[in-house]
Amino acid sequence: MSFSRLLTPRLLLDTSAMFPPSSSTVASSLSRQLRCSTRTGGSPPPHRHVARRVMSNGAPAEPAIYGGGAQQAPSAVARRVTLATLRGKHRRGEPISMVTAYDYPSGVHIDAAGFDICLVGDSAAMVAHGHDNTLPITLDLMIEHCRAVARGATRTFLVGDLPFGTYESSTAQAVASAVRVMKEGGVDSIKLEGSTPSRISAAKAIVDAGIAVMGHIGLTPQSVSALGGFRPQGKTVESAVKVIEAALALQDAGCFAVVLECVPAPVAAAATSALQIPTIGIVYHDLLGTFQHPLHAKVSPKFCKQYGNIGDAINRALSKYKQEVETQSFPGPSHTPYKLADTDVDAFLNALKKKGLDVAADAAADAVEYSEKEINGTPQLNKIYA
Ligand SMILES: Nc1nc(=O)c2c([nH]1)NC[C@@H]1CN(c3ccc(C(=O)N[C@@H](CCC(=O)O)C(=O)O)cc3)CN21
Ligand SMILES: CC(C)C(=O)C(=O)O
Repeated sequence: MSFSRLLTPRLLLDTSAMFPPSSSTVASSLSRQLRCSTRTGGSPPPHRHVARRVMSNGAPAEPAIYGGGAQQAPSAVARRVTLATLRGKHRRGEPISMVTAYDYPSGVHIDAAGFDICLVGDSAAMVAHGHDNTLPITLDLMIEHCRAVARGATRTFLVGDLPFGTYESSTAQAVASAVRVMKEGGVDSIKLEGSTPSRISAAKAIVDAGIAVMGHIGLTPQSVSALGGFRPQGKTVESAVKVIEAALALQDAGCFAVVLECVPAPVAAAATSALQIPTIGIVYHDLLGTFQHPLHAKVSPKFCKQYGNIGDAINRALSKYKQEVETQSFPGPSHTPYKLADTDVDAFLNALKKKGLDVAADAAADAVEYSEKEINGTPQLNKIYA
């Protein structure tokens, strides 16, 4: 989900509890939320390196290739977002920004943009794996997504989703799954869907185990079978009251925040006002406009607002690349920086000929000539890298 739901008449995923209950209308919250998430001056904060997260899967520590090995001066280290940070923001009535991510690059982007929370959602099943709903994703796969995001987002507060089938049977099962997502996924908290008594017990047990829990009510996609589709919730008096009761029950269970998805604005506003914990909103790919293709229409909910046209940009870049491959204008000399030493070229050609590979030797000789060409008077890479 994108933040767009905040602007629609039917509020779909509410962030208004990020403000003091009386302070804002839902419709005005988006611009403030975005202003806040980019901090001062409207531009994102610089991406500063924060020490890597701890992930345990028995594997040896990985060398930091992209993150850089050098320790940074303490002044250059950004503060990691913690539950205390989030509580402080909520107390002060400051908006809290949250968005989904499933992989390392989006984790890096979200960290750099200065988001408060990143949800590694089980929507990955649909968005990243092409399933029709969120049910098929496994705990192991969710953990891999968490690990990838955690490598990229070192500052943002991370929430890992508990997949369908990993927490419903017993509180012991719920705690065991939550512990795995925390230990192996390297996230800061977990999210689970629903508010039936067994889900409330699960949330409580996980909180008791020392793990921060985010609740999720309204439309709970893992219940798509029982709900009969990705249907808006809280549209009758009875169902609307249930949403409020569910929100309160999750708060009582110790949840630090609640996702309120696909409910009418007045229901969201009432829940937000009744709660002392924040209600939150979100999906990266929806807000970036990744799903331009008609085949993706089923993935992006109809309430989303697009803040970018990344899908078009991807299509354009892919078409151009394909065309350059087909017309053989890529790769050119400047994209083949690897070079045989001049003194080795003849020996290589002779070795090929000795093996009877004369045609291959000719091709190699042509390639040497091509890579030594100058383009617009600029020596190409094999000279530069010599
Ligand atoms: N990309 C993406 N964004 C999401 O927000 C998202 C996912 N994927 N996957 C998991 C769930 C599924 N979500 C959805 C998907 C569709 C609608 C939607 O358009 N519902 C219609 C009603 C459809 C019906 O009645 O069957 C609506 O009127 O809101 C809502 C939430 C939200 N979540
Ligand atoms: C849509 C959000 C709330 C979610 O649960 C997910 O991304 O899986």
